[in-house]
Amino acid sequence: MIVEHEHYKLSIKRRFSGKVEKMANESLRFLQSLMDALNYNGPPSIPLLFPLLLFLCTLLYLVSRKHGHMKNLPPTPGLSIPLFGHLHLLGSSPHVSLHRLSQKHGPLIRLNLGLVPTIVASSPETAAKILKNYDTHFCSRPSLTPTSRYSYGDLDIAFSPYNQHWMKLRRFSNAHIFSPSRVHSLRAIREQEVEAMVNAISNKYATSVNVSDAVMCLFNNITFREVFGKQPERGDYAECGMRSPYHELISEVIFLMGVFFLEDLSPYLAWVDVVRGWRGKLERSFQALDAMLEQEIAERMKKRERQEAGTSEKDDATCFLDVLLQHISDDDQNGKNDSAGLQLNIVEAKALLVNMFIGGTDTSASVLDWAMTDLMRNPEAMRKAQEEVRQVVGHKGSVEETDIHRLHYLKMVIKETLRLHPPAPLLIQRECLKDTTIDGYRIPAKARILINAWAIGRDPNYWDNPESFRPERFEGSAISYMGNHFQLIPFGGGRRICPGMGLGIVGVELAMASLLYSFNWDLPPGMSRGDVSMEEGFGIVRHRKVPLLLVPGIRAA
Ligand code: HEM
Repeated sequence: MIVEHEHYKLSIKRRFSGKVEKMANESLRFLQSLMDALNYNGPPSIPLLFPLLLFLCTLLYLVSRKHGHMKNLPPTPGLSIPLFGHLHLLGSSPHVSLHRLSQKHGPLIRLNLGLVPTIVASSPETAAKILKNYDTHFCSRPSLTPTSRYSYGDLDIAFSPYNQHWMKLRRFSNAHIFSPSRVHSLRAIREQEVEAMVNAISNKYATSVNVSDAVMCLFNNITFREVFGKQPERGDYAECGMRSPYHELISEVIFLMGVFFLEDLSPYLAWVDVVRGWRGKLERSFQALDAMLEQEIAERMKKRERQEAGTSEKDDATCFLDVLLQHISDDDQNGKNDSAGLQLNIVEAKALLVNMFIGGTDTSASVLDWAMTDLMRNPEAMRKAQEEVRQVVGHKGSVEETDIHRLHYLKMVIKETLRLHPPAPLLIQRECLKDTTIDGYRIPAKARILINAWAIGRDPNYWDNPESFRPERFEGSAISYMGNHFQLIPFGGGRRICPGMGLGIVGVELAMASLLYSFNWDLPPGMSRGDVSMEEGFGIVRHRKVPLLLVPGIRAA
């Protein structure tokens, strides 16, 4: 293959010079490294297609330039490699790389990710234009391979394009799933699960606990109970409790959702996903998820029949699945209407259940994990937060949700964590619906839109000393993450803003208050606070790269 590349490089040299030659060389180096990285050993004819495609794309690029299709587009950094575009600039932490690029090229930049034109907004002002001024132009989502599969063909809320179907589901879930009264009705589940976690950690007194695993396990269990109304098969919270088959499955789904399928960047590269095995993995995990949902739905329907016949006890709270079952019909035409005339079919209901799992687990666990990390590195903030929660809760023995509204400092700690570590640093991709001009730049219809919430939370025009963890910055400040202050948008904004914000935050607040109330936390022996790693792992939700290990000491009564 190297010989073929050398030969091709020579022929390119004869035809072009200067910039184009440099582009070709870069492309070849990139292709070579890609093939090496993929350990490609498929049919030899396939790599031969590359030079041809490379040539065609270069030609296309030159022609479109000549015809002025690229006029007034936002600035573009560096070299766009045919077929791959600027993918090589993203690195393993795209939000960090894009932040650096925006510092050099401005708050609105244009990249080609594969063949897909992508606009990245990195300032509160540009985010406000996209999420508020032109919300109706930017409120759609692109259809991507993994999210489309897990959402039964974009039939959910999170990954559906902007259309009547999305409006129906969003109205339905606002009324029946995310309403304050529904969130409140699930309070007992959250309190019981948090108590179970605290008890498990108490048993590990004075030995290291994997806090990252414990909180992931917590939100997995809470979500499972909220969704299906029953306990999941579980392990011990403090002993890597995530390892039930259900936890494994959800972790795999969330992981695969974060994988870049090359097919979504360039249709010519769809075969690479097959060769890498991602296609097969995606299909197997989707089938397993679907089988689990089918089984839980069938089981719950039988239980409901028994309850209606009076042969089974009624549950304390209505789970999300119950709510959906009340509005499902097998027959699309005759679905049961709610008071607002909304109805669902079974596939839409399954797609919504997947949204609950994906939205409810990783995001909340990531916030709590990073909050604990930051507090361990900032003992003064830890002291203040602990003092507050112990003073408010007193000798009751455990935190209740009714205590939370009095925990002002804890709420500021969570805000500061969301500023520095938004779980989805680039939010969820949007798609532009029609040509729009922002700051004099043309954003073409169909372009994908990334909003860098991570960079925005560090904008020095809005935040003093942005890299430092200082919850006090919110003292007396009206800035909230509810979508009206564009310098703090961990939940996004506009009509696609996260509908699960209230549900997610109340769980994080309760769990964090309980961890601070019940334990005096220490670092493992020999470790200093400067040693606590701040490295991020890979994925659609950014967790810590290495788990947070801490030693719980029982607080003095
Ligand atoms: C701390 C917790 C959470 C964070 C930080 C978070 C963050 C986000 C973000 C950034 C978006 C994209 C918004 C945009 O495009 O502007 C989103 C959308 C969404 N989230 Fe959350 N989320 C959290 C909790 C939850 C929970 C608990 C659920 C459900 C149980 C949930 C369900 C959803 C859904 C369904 C969408 C799609 C909305 C749409 O496209 O219309 N989220 N979330």
